[in-house]
Amino acid sequence: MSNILVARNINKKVPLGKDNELHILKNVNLEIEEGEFISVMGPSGSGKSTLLYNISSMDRITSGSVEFKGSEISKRNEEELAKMRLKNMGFIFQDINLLKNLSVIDNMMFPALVSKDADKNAVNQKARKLLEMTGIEKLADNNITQGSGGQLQRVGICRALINDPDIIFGDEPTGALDSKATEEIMSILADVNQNGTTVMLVTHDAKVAAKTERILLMKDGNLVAEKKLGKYTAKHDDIKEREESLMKWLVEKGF
Ligand SMILES: Nc1ncnc2c1ncn2[C@@H]1O[C@H](COP(=O)(O)OP(=O)(O)OP(=O)(O)O)[C@@H](O)[C@H]1O
Repeated sequence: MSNILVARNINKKVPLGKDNELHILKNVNLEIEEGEFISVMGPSGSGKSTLLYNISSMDRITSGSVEFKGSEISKRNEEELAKMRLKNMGFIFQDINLLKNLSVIDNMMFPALVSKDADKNAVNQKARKLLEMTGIEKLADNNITQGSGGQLQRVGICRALINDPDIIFGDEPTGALDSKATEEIMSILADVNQNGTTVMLVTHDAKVAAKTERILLMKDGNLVAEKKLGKYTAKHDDIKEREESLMKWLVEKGF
């Protein structure tokens, strides 16, 4: 397998006042293989979200390099980066950021219709297939305000998948959901990953991380350790063991 994303010695500094700066990411190195399912854990303020936004080009690194699909992206201009994100990357957030005056299906189709030559019928069919895959096809024409948190996050996942991205980045996508909805979202993400899409999540929830293949631990702007649990599939009945082994590891690592 080849790497889909390689970050080398990345640093992120933000100005603090006139003569000061905050050094958030400190010489971080990271390789993500195509098809991996990764999560990032670590204390609040350790830099997890900053890492996700900087490697996905939503934000700019201060120094270092980020290669995506074999080419350096950190020096590209905003327009090129926006195109790349739209075509190759999907994003899901804790706050789902759906447009309130649009229906479920129109929200989903939005990123696919940005391109001038998009075929609206084909996009509509694809959107309906994704809604079916995530079990919310009946909501297609409802107003977005009518869904529950779990249903809306499914819409968020469908929207992230509409352009067939190579990688999905999730910043606490289950952070606002109850445990049942969290399990359902994780099962959808596992299917998405099973179909070949790389997935990287930031999470505080060890139950979420236990369903991912590799867990990175971040502390004070550094990636300090990683734990490989291997692929999880719903057929496995070892989730308790995975959770226990992850918890033990987190305690050993002082988190
Ligand atoms: N643009 C910014 N300006 C100033 N400080 C920032 C900026 N972005 C992030 N920070 C600070 O950098 C640190 C890391 O933030 P980040 O959100 O990446 O942490 P995190 O590990 O994701 O935290 P949490 O788990 O609480 O979401 C925090 O102290 C945050 O306040």
